[in-house]
Amino acid sequence: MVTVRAPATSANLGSGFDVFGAALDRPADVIRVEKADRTTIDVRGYGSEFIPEDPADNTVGAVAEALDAPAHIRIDKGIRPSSGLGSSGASAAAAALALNELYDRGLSRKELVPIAGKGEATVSGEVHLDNVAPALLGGFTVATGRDVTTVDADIPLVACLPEIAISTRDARDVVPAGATMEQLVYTVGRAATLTTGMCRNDPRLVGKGMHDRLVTPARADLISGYDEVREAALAAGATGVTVSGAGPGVLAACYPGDRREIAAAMVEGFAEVGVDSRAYQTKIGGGATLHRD
Ligand SMILES: Nc1ncnc2c1ncn2[C@@H]1O[C@H](COP(=O)(O)OP(=O)(O)O)[C@@H](O)[C@H]1O
Ligand SMILES: N[C@@H](CCOP(=O)(O)O)C(=O)O
Repeated sequence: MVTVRAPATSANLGSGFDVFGAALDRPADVIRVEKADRTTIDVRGYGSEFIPEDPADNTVGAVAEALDAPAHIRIDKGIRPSSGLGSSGASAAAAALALNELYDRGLSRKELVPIAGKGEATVSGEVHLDNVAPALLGGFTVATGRDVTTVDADIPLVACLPEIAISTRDARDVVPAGATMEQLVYTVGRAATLTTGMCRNDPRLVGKGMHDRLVTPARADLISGYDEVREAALAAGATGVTVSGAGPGVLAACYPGDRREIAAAMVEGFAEVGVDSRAYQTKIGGGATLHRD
């Protein structure tokens, strides 16, 4: 048996739609795999009632097929599905790493990124590597096509998860079809600022780099209370706030000592509009970890 713990991830980070991603040190999924003649899936834990066990409909089923690695796969969900914390991506990444080890396929973690991405695409409808890349490699990742660059950044974060469900597939439908030159220049500037902040471990620059006028506004409209939560987080000391992944999670960058106050402020912000939520006081963390019994 092989066991893998794969972290939640926050993709896009505002200015890096479909390119930027960051592994979080909590929460996480745990996957256990054993060789079998055909793939079967058993899902337990957070939101498991909303996750199919048919290999044709679960991200891990596509990964097992891509690796020609039939197995009994048990998924213990610690990351709520449809959250904006890369739940489907974490399972796909964990399955790729676990099955690669179980069948001695010998692929590197970077080589497993597109395979995990193919698994995630079964639910999001399109390949995007900004969840599976940080889930496998850890840190802050820049995924462009098949090339992935990583930065081992140490940035405190707060991820606030409202009791709202938004599927990535639906949230991709509201992404604008194009951009003006002014929007392009603004986005490039913020993306460069965020990347510099990650390289310098500077929460202020990372926060400034989270601003986005292209995709985030369209997605924020899907999240009841987003404006209230953003303002509350900034007032409590956040250096930047954006939609986590495709939402509804909301991500704040900050300094270490401000996480508790920011988390409370974000939960209160959602409560003001009658939405329950939970906040994870977290930070950028490592990639998936593997144990072979
Ligand atoms: N192993 C899995 N883990 C989580 N969600 C899964 C998995 N397999 C399939 N899904 C489906 O994917 C959807 C959640 O993925 P997505 O919409 O991309 O949001 P997120 O990745 O933030 O959870 C749900 O509809 C869920 O049923
Ligand atoms: N770039 C993707 C990221 C989806 O992240 P998730 O955590 O919501 O699955 C998108 O924005 O569609």
